[in-house]
Amino acid sequence: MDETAEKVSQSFMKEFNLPREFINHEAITNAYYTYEKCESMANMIKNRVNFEPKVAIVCGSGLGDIGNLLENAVFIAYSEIPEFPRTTVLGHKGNLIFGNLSGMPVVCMQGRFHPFEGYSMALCTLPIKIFKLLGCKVVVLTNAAGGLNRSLNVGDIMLIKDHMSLPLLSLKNPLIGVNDDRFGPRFVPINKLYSKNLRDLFKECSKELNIPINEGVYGTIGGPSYETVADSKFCLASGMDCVGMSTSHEAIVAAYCGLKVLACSIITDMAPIDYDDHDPDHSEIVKIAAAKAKHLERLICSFLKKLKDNLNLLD
Ligand SMILES: O=P(O)(O)O[C@H]1O[C@H](CO)[C@@H](O)[C@H]1O
Ligand SMILES: Nc1nc2[nH]cnc2c(=O)[nH]1
Repeated sequence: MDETAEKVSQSFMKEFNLPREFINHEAITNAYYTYEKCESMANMIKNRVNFEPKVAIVCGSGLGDIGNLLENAVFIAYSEIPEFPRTTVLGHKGNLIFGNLSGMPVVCMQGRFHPFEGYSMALCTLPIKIFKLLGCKVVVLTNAAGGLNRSLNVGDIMLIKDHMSLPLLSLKNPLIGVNDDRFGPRFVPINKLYSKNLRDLFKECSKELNIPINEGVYGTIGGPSYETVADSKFCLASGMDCVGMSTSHEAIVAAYCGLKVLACSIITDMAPIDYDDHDPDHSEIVKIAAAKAKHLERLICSFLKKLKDNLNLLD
C-alpha cells in the first residue's frame, strides 16, 4: 500500500475505532455499518413511511420511471437518510419510493450505487440489508446492459438466470469482513441465486402479455471504462450473454439475507467485439433504457400481481 493510502486508511480506522486487521474496504464498511446501525436506519425509514414493503425493486440506468408507477407513493430522498450513500450517475435519481404496485406493497430504489463511483461493494449493497430489515421478502433487480451474445438485440429484455462477476471472483465481495449472523451465514451457496420459481412466474407473464424475453447470464465488470474488444471476446467465451457494472453483488447480498431474487437486463447496446463496432455511450444507454422500459414495466406489474396470488413463493 502506498504511503498516502496507508495514511487515509489509518485515519479512517482511528476515526471509526477499528482494529488494524480491518484493512480491506469491504471489511471496513461492514464493521462500520453494524446490524444496529442498519436497524436504526431502517427504523428511521419505518417511522417516516409507516408501511411494510414485501418487494424491493432496484431501478437500473434510465429505468427510474418504474418508481413513478407506485400508488399512494411516499418519497424519501437518499440525502434524508443519515449515512446513506448518494447517487452520482446520470439516470440514477436518488429516492426510495414506497407504495403499492399491482396490489403489492413495494419499495423502489430510484437509483443505485456502483463500485466504480468509489463505493465499496459493501456500501453499494447496504440498501439490500435495509430492505431486509424493512420486511422485504423479494428483490427485483433491473439494469441496462451491453449485449455480448449476438442473438440478443438492442431493446431486448433478458431474464438473468445466473451471473459471472469478474470483481467478485477476485476478492471484491461485499460479504468480506467479520460476519454478523443476524444478517446471514458466513458462507453462502449461490448456485441457485436467481430463483427458478420466480423466473417461471416471470416467463408466464411474458407469454400472457406476448412480450418476448430471453434468458441468459449477466456479466459484471468493474467499470467505469467499458470493455476492450479483447475483454468482450473473453467475456463472451466465458459464457456471459451481456455485460454491465452492477447487479451481481446486490443479488449475492440479497441471497445472504434470505431474500429471493429476480433480475432483468434491458439490452441497451451491443458490446464491441470488433474494432469497427460502435462505442458504448452512457447518455445513449440511458435514453434507450428509458425508451424501452415500458415492456419491462408491464412485465414487472404482471409479475407482482401473480406473486400476490402465489404468496407461498415468498416463504
Ligand atoms: O447497471 P446499471 O445501474 O443499469 O448501469 C449500467 O449503465 C452504466 C454504463 O453505461 C453502468 O453503470 C452499468 O452498470
Ligand atoms: N458495452 C456495455 N454496455 C453497457 N450498457 C450498460 N452497461 C454496459 C456495459 O458495462 N458495457
